[in-house]
Amino acid sequence: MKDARAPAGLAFVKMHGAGNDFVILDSRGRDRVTTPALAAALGDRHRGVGFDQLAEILDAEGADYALEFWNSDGSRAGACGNASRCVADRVMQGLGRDRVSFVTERGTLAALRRPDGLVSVNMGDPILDWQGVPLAEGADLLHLPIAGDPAAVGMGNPHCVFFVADAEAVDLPREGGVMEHHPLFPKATNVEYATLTGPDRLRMRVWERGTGITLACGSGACATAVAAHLRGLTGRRVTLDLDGGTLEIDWREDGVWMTGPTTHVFDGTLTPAFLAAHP
Ligand SMILES: N[C@H](CCC[C@H](N)C(=O)O)C(=O)O
Repeated sequence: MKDARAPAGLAFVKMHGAGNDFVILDSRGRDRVTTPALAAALGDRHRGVGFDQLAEILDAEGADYALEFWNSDGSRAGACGNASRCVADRVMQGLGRDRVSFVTERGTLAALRRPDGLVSVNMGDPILDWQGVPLAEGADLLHLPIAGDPAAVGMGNPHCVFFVADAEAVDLPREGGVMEHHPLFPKATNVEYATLTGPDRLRMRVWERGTGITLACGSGACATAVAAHLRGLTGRRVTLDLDGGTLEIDWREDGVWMTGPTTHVFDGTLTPAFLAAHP
């Protein structure tokens, strides 16, 4: 395999999906390059490039490619819906197709470009058992024994969803940071605050595990829509207004589909010196 950390530097792509921003490394045909040190340095908006998640594209058998996700603190994320949409957009363009399949920790997922140009990804079935989320102990997932009566939903990563009267009024930096590390979530959790604003429409703000406040979170939007439906607040098709844009969720027989915009921001190259400093 080719050594991607060779003297010429390392190419990357910066994209965002509804304001959820990503650095994408395309490692098809070569060895994996991401390490926790590289992810954390690259994720730093002053020392590195800055991102909510780093997504690395790898070769896969039986699918078009595989995807691995990292948070800006250097930790791994099992799922990232918006990065999945951004990468699919890029790969579909390269292949001249409007549909791709890719492998994540959740298994093989599908993405497609709709006629209106928006990119959809099937995030798979929601995880609705406490071991799967995971929680530290058995509990009613729709009504966790936590002040504020949140719900827990797994989408390949854990989510804790609060339905509140006014999501704008939530002290997100304080509340999100505390909830991320609530002892009921042994692997910590992403945290969503949602308010019903119309029929099948929600306003959502998010605190991401390993990253903090972001402008959007695709898996969080899926988890929130699933919890809203299971609580009888909405149907299975929900529109969510996030800080960085609008996402459409459709919980179908074959999984939770998430649709929204994708934007290519720039292409760049990491210098050999930067790579050498973060082995
Ligand atoms: N932004 C992502 C989710 C990141 C989740 C990550 N923070 C974790 O540790 O699970 C999304 O669009 O689904």
